[in-house]
Amino acid sequence: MEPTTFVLFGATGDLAKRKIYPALYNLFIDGKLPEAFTLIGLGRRELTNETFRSNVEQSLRTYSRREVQDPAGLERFLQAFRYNVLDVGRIEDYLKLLQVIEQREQELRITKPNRMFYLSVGPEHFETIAANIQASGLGSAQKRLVIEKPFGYDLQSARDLNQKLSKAFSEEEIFRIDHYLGKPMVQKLEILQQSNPVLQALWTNRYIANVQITANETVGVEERAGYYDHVGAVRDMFQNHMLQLLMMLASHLPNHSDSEMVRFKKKKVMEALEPVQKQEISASIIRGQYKAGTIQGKPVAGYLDEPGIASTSMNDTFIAARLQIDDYFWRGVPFYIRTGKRMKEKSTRIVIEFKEPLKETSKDAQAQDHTQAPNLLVFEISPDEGIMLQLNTRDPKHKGEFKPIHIDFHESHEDTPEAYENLIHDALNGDPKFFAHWDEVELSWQWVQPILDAFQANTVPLYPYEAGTYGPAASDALLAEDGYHWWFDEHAENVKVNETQEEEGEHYAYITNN
Ligand SMILES: NC(=O)C1=CN([C@@H]2O[C@H](COP(=O)(O)OP(=O)(O)OC[C@H]3O[C@@H](n4cnc5c(N)ncnc54)[C@H](OP(=O)(O)O)[C@@H]3O)[C@@H](O)[C@H]2O)C=CC1
Ligand SMILES: O=C1O[C@H](COP(=O)(O)O)[C@@H](O)[C@H](O)[C@H]1O
Repeated sequence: MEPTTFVLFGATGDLAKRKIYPALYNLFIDGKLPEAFTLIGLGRRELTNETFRSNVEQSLRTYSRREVQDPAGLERFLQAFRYNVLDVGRIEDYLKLLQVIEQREQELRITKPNRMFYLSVGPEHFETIAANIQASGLGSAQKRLVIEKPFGYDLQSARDLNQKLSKAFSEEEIFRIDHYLGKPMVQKLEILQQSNPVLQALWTNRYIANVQITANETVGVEERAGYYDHVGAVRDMFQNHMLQLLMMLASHLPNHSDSEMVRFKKKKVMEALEPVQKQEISASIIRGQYKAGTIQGKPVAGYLDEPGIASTSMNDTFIAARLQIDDYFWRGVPFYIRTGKRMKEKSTRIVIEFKEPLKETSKDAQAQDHTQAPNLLVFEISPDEGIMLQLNTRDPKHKGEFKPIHIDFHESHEDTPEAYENLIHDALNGDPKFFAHWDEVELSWQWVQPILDAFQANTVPLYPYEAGTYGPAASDALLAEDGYHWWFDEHAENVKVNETQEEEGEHYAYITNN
């Protein structure tokens, strides 16, 4: 791997502490960092190198998925870390930084400097930093820019930001992080489809009835009122993570697709997404806001009573949507997407519900047996990772009725890399496959913009929902209108089927989902 100087803006911040340092440490343990690697942490706080390293060590001990056990290894890792004071608006700080970096590159005898600028700071600083990197000469080497979300606040601001960044960095040099693209199961979607003809063959409206993409969280607004009350679930999760999941799932990838092909296919999906018409928004978009309730036996406050939230806030903490992709493969298949805070459980999953040809075509009474369950293919993304296939067979104990069986695959958590490990590793290698290309970002904002406008104008109802539930009833009604229901919600029909099975002493981890 190329020698790299990792220049971290926001080195004293929360994201660096919780995600970036542990990810780098795990890459180091796995031998996935370049031989010649230096991290230069930046912030306004005055820290010595020693204090900085001690803070990094503390973060590893608190947040790393692996225990820190080898003192010599830890020491070697920390020796790569240095700290510099820098205020993003002060050009003289960048000039000093350039000297420090050049000196380090000379020490390591690096003839072809390679600098990775990671912006783990608020988005209000992105433009200034990019401009100062260019003006100071820091950017006159091979370079990459890794940029955290949010990328814009709406379509226009995202375009403005992109235009400003592109004065200092080319599209090939910009790595926009969407950490859902770093989740191991999301990364596997591509390879599962490409290398399994059985899935490739089924990936069409001929066999698929609907697709459900869920990202439910139990946490509320936490300490982020200032940010969250401004953006809501639609900007925080839907415009980026949820639409990226949709793109990853719906792309038809030829074998051996490279990053260019993946991005091309994702863009095609976004281009084929039917625009949601202003007058139809209420029919296909449900927004909600949590009220007080109980989660895992503990009472929790309603959104309007959270610290920092105005009692009149109309912000969305839940969104569900019905989307249609108007192309040869997906025409007529509804994609249901939902995400919310203070839901009953933490779960991110994609459920593919297959059509039921037996039920649709056969007059045979047994084939019409209501105990027949649709075939499902489930990708569990987090917190558990796995794939489940639901098939039907006959149960000789119950007069040959249909009986769903489940084929499960689970990945052990301990050996699974965190999203940030995957993404930082890819960025170090210059592999853009699992980063959001500008075309996708722009198309996502474009699709979401009428919804933002409708929320702003309050032309869409804001449904309250009790914390600790699966969101407002309107979200269930969205699917019920089409004859479907959300799979794996406890109140859903499938759980009743499962209860019967459990009485018989059988255990289906994915179906009970408790
Ligand atoms: N925290 C998280 O879980 C996630 C965060 N993000 C995004 O990552 C970015 C960072 O978030 P987070 O770490 O939580 O934020 P924090 O507020 O915890 O940290 C902000 C960092 O920016 C630095 N900073 C602020 N102002 C300046 C300045 N004028 N000059 C130089 N440095 C400055 C601070 O250093 P100092 O005070 O020393 O100057 C600090 O290191 C944001 O864009 C956020 O949206 C994205 C996903 C998740
Ligand atoms: O980007 C964000 O994601 C988290 C949820 O991430 P997950 O990996 O835990 O599913 C969300 O809590 C946060 O509000 C949002 O900014």
